[in-house]
Formats: sequence, C-alpha cells, structure tokens
Amino acid sequence: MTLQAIRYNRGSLEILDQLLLPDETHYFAINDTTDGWSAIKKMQVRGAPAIAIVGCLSLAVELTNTEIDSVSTLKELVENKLDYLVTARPTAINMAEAAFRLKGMIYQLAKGDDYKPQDAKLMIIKECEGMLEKDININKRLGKFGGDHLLSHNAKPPVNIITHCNTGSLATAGYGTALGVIRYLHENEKLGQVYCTETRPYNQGARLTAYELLHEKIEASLICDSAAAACLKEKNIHAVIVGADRVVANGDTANKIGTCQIAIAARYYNIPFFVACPHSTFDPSTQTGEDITIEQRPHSEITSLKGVKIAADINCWNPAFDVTPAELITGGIITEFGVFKPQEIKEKLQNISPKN
Ligand SMILES: CSC[C@H]1O[C@H](OP(=O)(O)O)[C@H](O)[C@@H]1O
Repeated sequence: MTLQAIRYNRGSLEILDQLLLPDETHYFAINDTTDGWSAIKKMQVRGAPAIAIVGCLSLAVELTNTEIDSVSTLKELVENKLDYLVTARPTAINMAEAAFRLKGMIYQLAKGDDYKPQDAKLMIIKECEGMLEKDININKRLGKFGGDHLLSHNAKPPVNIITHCNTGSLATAGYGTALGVIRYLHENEKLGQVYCTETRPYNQGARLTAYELLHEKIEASLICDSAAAACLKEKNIHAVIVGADRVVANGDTANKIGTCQIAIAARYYNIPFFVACPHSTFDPSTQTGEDITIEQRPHSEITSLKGVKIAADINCWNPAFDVTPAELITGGIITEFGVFKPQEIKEKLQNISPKN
C-alpha cells in the first residue's frame, strides 16, 4: 500500500501535511480554494501533479458546499477560483493545464441553456474527482513504458538508479512518475539499488522519498546532493530518472533545483538521464526553458531546518527549480504515451488530447 497524500470523498478533502514528514503523519481538512491555495503555497502538499489535483479538489469541495443559482454564476465562480489557484506556485504547469481544461468545460456548459445549474456544477465536480484515478493510471502506464525502455535499451537487471527530489505517491495521486518507473522495476524484480538525493533545502529526498522507499521496502540509499557525481562514478549507475514541473516545446525541462547539475555529471559519465512526467506537465505554448518562470522561495528555507537555525544571517538566493536543457536529457522523456527524445516531444504530444 503506497502512502496516501490525498484523502477525498465528495464534499470532504484532507491532505497529509508533508512539512511534518517523516516524523509526524498529520492529515488536515481543505474546505475551499482558499485553504487549497494556502496548502500549495506553504508546500504542505507539493509535486506538480499533486498540486493540480489538490487545487481542483479544493474547488470541487467548495462547489459541493455552495448553492449555485445559475450556470453563468457558476462559470464566473469556477473561472475566478481557477485563476486564483494557479497563482499559488508559478513553475509547475499542471495546475494551469487543469485550469485551462476546466475553463474550457465550463465555457461549453454555459454556452447554451442546455444545463441546469446543479447538473453543470456536478459535471465540474466529477471532472475534478476523476483526476485522482486518472493520475494513478497514467503513472502506471508511464512506469511500465519507462521500465521496459530501460531494460531494452540501457540496463541489464538489477538496475541501479539515481533519483532527485520526490516524485512518488507524495507528489501525485499515487504510484508516482520517476518513482513510478522505480516501483515498476521493483514489482518485476529488476531493480538493484536506488540512490535518492536529499534535495536541499526542502529535503524532499531525505524526508519524503526515503520515507516512501522504506515504507515499501525498496532497497535504497540516501546521498547528499553534493555526492551525486561521485555516486555516478562509483556505484555502477545505469540511469538517472527525475520528475518534471514543466517540459516546454523544445524539450527543455524545469525541475527541482539541483537537477541540471546531476544531468551535467551524467553526461560526463555517459549515463542516460531521463525525465518522467505525464502529458499534463507538457507546455507547448512555452518555446524554451529561458521562458519558464522560476519560483523563488524564502531565505528561511535555507537558513533553518524545522525551526532550528543552521546558517548565519546572510542573504540567500533560493530558486526552487532549475532548467535542464533538452540536450542533457540523453535517455529521453518518459510519458504515459511512450518514451520520446526531448527534441521530438512537441511533435509527439501536441496532438494528443488530454482526454486520452
Ligand atoms: C511528480 S512531482 C514533479 C516535481 O515537483 C517537485 O517540486 P516541488 O516539491 O517543489 O513541488 C519536484 O520538482 C518534482 O520533480
């Protein structure tokens, strides 16, 4: 049983406070989009797919508990709340992609007089609810594509992998993206050793990925971010697999800070570097990585750890993400539709309907 970041029943949403992991397992209620925005901004829930799912479910809960007197009122409310949710964190595209999809849906529902307000509201709620199961199915398809590709192109089992940040059940609805590939290899007894980086300063690797892998008894070792190059050199690594917050038209990819330097080291040691992400992380409207807004996080996230000061009172630069150029994604981009070269990602994905 994988860890559950999100607990949902119609009219009720609870999320696991990831700021407290691994020491404390605490779920708390999200009653509306204001709660949803706050939880995403504070990173109590994080991970590109999970951000979109929690954001949309916070809208679903708010709608369930709101009387709507007309479809035009519903349309205005849905549009305003989605625009608000997108502002919580600027780099991951998944919330914006979901907002675009839902705004398209409410536009169609409001075009004529075909729907009663309650029926239109229920259709929006169901579309948000459907994201949970859909995400898990996407991750399992992605995990299989990635695992099979690795075994046929890059590695004889047992496969040793480095991964960065957290891309598992705590970053998605379940199963995971890069961790989904790792889970697939583990389930098929093809996995060797996983090395997860601590991923300073939020420590997604040390606090979340390590916790997930231990929980599922997957053989893994935690390494400092600064040990990634040495690990590539000394530990017979077959591949690096990371997640993504936004893949743009030319294949450049924004992901957790520290990703690019691992890609550079992997290129030096001639070890394939993969990005694993669902179609909803692809942003064809942004042409290159230069155009991606990189979120800057508070200095305190570097200078203190769980309230304990670990640095002098010095100015800090704390970008939450960096951009890995397409040319360094040498293994490919693993999606639920297959594994593609970054240079061909636009051609391969732009005509696929998100409904697939
Ligand atoms: C499948 S999660 C994708 C992505 O999200 C994480 O960022 P954050 O923890 O700041 O939300 C990280 O970059 C993961 O690779």
